[in-house]
Amino acid sequence: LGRFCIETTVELAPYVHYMSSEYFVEPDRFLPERWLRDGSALNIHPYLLTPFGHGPRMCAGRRFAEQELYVLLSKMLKNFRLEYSGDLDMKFQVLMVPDRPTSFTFKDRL
Ligand code: HEM
Repeated sequence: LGRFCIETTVELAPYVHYMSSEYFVEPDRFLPERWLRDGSALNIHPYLLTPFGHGPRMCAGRRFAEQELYVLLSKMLKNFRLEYSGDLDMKFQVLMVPDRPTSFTFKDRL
């Protein structure tokens, strides 16, 4: 670590990379298709997105957490239309979180 002493805490701030046009095309736009794995996605370096860490100490629950998320999201979107009205921004609290209380409406899908 160069000139840092051994007790130095080093934190990565992935948000800096996520919002950088050096790594992402139009980083401030909501473009979920940028993550498609069918070959159409933009060329994103595989180590730019490591929410579960990497290497021997990476998250032991990664696959479990991903499965839970897939099941939850698919059931939610299958059964409900989600609506949100109002302004929303983000603030930094170790993670990026909504800057105010959120209130979503779940409408039954027909
Ligand atoms: C979206 C959900 C989750 C995220 C984003 C997440 C993220 C992380 C991250 C960043 C680490 C540190 C990795 C490192 O030091 O390089 C970690 C460690 C760990 N996570 Fe998760 N995690 C999630 C869910 C879970 C779940 C559901 C479990 C258990 C069922 C779990 C169990 C663990 C364990 C045991 C470690 C410590 C691994 C070690 O130090 O050897 N995590 N997680």
